[in-house]
Amino acid sequence: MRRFWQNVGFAVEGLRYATRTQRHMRIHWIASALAAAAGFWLGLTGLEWAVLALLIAVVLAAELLNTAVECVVDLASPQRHPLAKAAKDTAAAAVLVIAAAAVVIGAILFLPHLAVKFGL
Ligand SMILES: Nc1ncnc2c1ncn2[C@@H]1O[C@H](COP(=O)(O)OP(=O)(O)OP(=O)(O)O)[C@@H](O)[C@H]1O
Repeated sequence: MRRFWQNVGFAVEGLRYATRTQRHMRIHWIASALAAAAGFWLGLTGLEWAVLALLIAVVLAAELLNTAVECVVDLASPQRHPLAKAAKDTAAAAVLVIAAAAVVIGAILFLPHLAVKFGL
């Protein structure tokens, strides 16, 4: 059990490292907080909250993995190399794909509630 909590501690250190060093990670946190606030304001259903929570977790996890790839690439290839570029750019593309999907799914979740709220 001590080992479990030790590993949770290491994971929290990773979360803090990514939040401290990655501007995009901080943007994802702010966007997640705004989406959650909008969810409370609009009164999302249980299933909609489940979808929103999953979206937030997937976007944050993708940015964490992107940060891990950047760290490993910088460690393994301090000099410029086409494969280092490919690794960083591909990892960044993964975040972009997931963030774009999150925006589309977020719109599907929120737009009907906004329409009701504003009587459209
Ligand atoms: N070792 C490298 N070899 C070749 N190209 C690189 C290398 N490191 C970075 N690049 C290229 O430069 C871009 C910017 O890299 P940089 O390290 O400045 O930022 P990042 O690590 O991608 O992300 P951020 O600055 O947001 O933390 C990368 O996406 C990649 O295209």
